[in-house]
This record gives sequence, structure tokens and C-alpha cells, in this order.
Amino acid sequence: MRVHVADHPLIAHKLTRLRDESTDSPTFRRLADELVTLLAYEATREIRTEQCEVRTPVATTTGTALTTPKPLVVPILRAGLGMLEGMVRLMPTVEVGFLGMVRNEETLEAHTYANRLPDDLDRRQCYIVDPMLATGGTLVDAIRYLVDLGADDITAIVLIAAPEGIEHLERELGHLDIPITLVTGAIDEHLDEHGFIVPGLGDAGDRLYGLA
Ligand SMILES: O=P(O)(O)OC[C@H]1O[C@H](OP(=O)(O)OP(=O)(O)O)[C@H](O)[C@@H]1O
Ligand SMILES: O=c1cc[nH]c(=O)[nH]1
Ligand SMILES: [Mg+2]
Repeated sequence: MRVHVADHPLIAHKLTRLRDESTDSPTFRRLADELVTLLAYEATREIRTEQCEVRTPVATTTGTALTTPKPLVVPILRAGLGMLEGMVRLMPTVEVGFLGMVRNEETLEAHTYANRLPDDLDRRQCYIVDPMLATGGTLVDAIRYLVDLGADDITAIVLIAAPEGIEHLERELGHLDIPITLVTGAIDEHLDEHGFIVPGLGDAGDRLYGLA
């Protein structure tokens, strides 16, 4: 698995404001949206393209177009929804699949309550978006769903990752023979006894959408 930490002062600045406990929900949503745009720039560096011909008002030239089938973007509900709009704005022609997943607060195991993915992902590039990678249980299950459907190139974009979660991903998915990439805005210190990222930003879903 390739791990890429997007090291950029604008990302660091926006992440700091996102972490701040006094940042209100509307501002948190805007920052998450801006951050995914910046991270997606890095995460789509190897998006599949092909040459195409384009006629400008002056001449005909060779340009670049996204290949078909277009990539699939998969937000993990709830919190991943806060990163969907930014992805679709950048790549309006993508398809979107949905996974609804929630961690059990006691066992920290991921439970899937909604799975609305295409039936066949044969040779599709997929981009998973979810702000937090904590124990990694959620992301491991999400990646397995996509691999089982035939995806052959998967990139997960998160805002903050815990070292424990990255290790878990490497342990569970290291044997796969397709490219798996993690793009994150930061790698934090560790998880606390409740499975929260330290220093982190708290519960991303609650901060985006209120307590549930
Ligand atoms: O790496 P893990 O330990 O699996 O934890 C990460 C998951 O926890 C959060 O979702 P949560 O379960 O809080 O659901 P929510 O988005 O509905 O708030 C987060 O958005 C990830 O999906
Ligand atoms: O710190 C954490 C860990 C899991 N999920 C969150 O929303 N925040
Ligand atoms: Mg939550």
C-alpha cells in the first residue's frame, strides 16, 4: 500500500481550523469541502486518461480526456458525505456508490447498514472518501467490498489518519495484488482508549451533521 501525506501549508492551515473545537458546523463543512479538493489534486495524479482531439478556435490539437468507464467515488456515510461534493465538482462525470458504515462504540468494529455499489466494478478505478482513519476497521471492510466487485485500483482519501489504522490496513490488505493508495492530510499521534484519534478533531460525523 502506498501512503501519501499531502504536505502543503494550505492543507495544514485548513486542518488546524478543522481541529479547533470552536469551529462551528457550517465552517467545518466548508473546510472539509475545501480540503478534499486539495487532497484530490494529489490523489488523482494517476487517474486514467486517454488522448483525444480538440478543435480550438485556432487549430486542432491533441488533448486529454478521462477514460471510460469513469472512476467511481464512494463516500462512507455519514462523515464521508462531507467530502463528496468536492470530488464531484472536480470530476462531474464520475459515478457515485454509497456505503453506510458505523463503528460500534464499545467493540470499535465496523457495521455496514447500507451498501449501494454498482454490481460490477471490473477494471474500475475507485476513490473512497471518509475524513477519519482510526482503527482502520471501516476502511478495510470498504476496500474489501470494492475488491470483491472487481475494482483494480483503489485510492482512499482521508483528512486525518492514525498510525494504528495505517498498520491495520497494511496488515489486512498488503497481500492484494492491485494498487491501494492512501492519501491523507495528516498522520496523528495515536488512538485513545475510546478509539478516537489524538489530537484528531473529535467525531467528524457529529461535527458535520450534529449528534446522532
Ligand atoms: O477507522 P475506524 O476505527 O473504523 O473509524 C473510522 C470511522 O469512524 C467514523 O465514522 P462513524 O462510525 O463515527 O460513523 P458516522 O460517520 O456516522 O459518524 C469515520 O467517519 C470513519 O468511518
Ligand atoms: O477520532 C475519530 C475516530 C473515529 N471517528 C471519528 O469521527 N473520529
Ligand atoms: Mg461518527
